[in-house]
Amino acid sequence: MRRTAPGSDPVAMYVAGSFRWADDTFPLIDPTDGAVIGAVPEAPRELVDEAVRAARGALAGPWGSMSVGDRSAALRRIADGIAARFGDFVDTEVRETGKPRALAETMDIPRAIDNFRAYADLLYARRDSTFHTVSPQGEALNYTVRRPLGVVAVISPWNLPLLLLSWKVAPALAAGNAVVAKPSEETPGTAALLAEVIHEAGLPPGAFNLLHGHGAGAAGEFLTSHPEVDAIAFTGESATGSAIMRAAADHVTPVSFELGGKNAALVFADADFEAAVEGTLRSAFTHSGQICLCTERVYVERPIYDEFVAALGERARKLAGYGPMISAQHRDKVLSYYRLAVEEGATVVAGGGIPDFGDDRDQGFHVEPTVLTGLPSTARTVREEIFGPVCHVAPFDTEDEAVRLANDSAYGLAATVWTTNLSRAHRVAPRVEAGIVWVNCWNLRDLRTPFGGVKASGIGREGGEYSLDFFSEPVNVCVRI
Ligand SMILES: O=C(O)C(=O)/C=C/C=C/O
Repeated sequence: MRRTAPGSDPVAMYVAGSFRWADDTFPLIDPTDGAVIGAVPEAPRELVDEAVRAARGALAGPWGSMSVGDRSAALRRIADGIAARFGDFVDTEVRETGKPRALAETMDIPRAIDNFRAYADLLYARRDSTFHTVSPQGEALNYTVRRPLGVVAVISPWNLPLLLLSWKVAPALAAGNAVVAKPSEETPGTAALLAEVIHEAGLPPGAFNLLHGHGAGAAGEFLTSHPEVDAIAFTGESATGSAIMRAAADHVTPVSFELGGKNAALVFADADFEAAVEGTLRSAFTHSGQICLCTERVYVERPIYDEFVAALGERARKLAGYGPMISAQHRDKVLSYYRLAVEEGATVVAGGGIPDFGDDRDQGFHVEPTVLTGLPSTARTVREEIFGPVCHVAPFDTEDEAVRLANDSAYGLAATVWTTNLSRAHRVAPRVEAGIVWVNCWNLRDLRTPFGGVKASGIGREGGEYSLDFFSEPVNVCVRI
């Protein structure tokens, strides 16, 4: 069985239990130095069709009749398989995203293992409801059983490739669905390693299928518009989400979307200053701002505004070892916003350009961590998602103004609130129009909690029972006694 070595061989696809390639390939680029590190197959439409048929076949076969206990055990074997090849997964994730190794070692790969283990547990512990009904129509027993949706399409992004692929694949498989996954064309490698792990874990052919390729007019679109796909789970840009939703409308296909964001941080004067500065440095610049949860808008209560801007700017200037943008195209997009910010009248407190490392990273796609001030809420720089290492800092005077500023956005995924006033924390957090509000922390995750955004940031929630609810259909059975 072919092993996908980190960043060297052509990256495999996986359909109906066997590894596949395609004649049509495109280059895989290392964003740290721009080097070509592999070839990625572009799945033709007929392979997409075969994968969907294989998934349907698995549901009619041993996968579809597998017990909860056996499915839970299978998820555990996948988690153990990832753990056993931890180094391969880290090497591949780092090589294809350019993210700091420490981030892949402490977040991306451990979370993928946790995702499969969490859903092995949640599946096994899942309760269903039963009601003993006494009514004028007679006495009955009402109970709920759950059926999988069927063939689930998973489209996952390039920023947290394995974390976000497994965040959908684990609950989809836990609920008994068969999966056809299409990761971002930028980062196929850890998905291919996952296919090897799933193959070794002995899941029946067709339970999990993996395709590579581009989105529009290619494998991604062929998959999400496929009439035999029963549900679509997608993480990525809001505009792509809209396009997928339009395609899904023709077959009324249910969708679960985790989309873009323009996340706000609210820093009150009574905050632990050091914690708020360090926390906002992390939430704005982790993975060079390429996480949907990252902060791009910071609002600081006026008494500490100047001191906060100076501290954040100084630490942003000192940031080292940060990774590149995922591609030259994304780097150019982020730089275009750096130019736009200045055109809109921003003051550049830190960064604003391209670092000069004096080594082969200068052939990569790095941009400087950037802190901006001086723009009105109407500025495009403050309203549009940039998805890079950049945040804009503005002052506020009252709690109500802080909430109004935070909510003045088309997005609503995550927010942070920094205050040592307990009453204020519990007053403000629920008023912020976001799916997740962190108080005196950021990206502290419990996989049982609801995860997702409001407004243009998404549809539905992932995590805990929320994912299992999306990936299954409850059936109420009413038996007259
Ligand atoms: O932490 C999670 O569960 C998650 O889904 C993170 C998403 C980040 C998107 O960029």
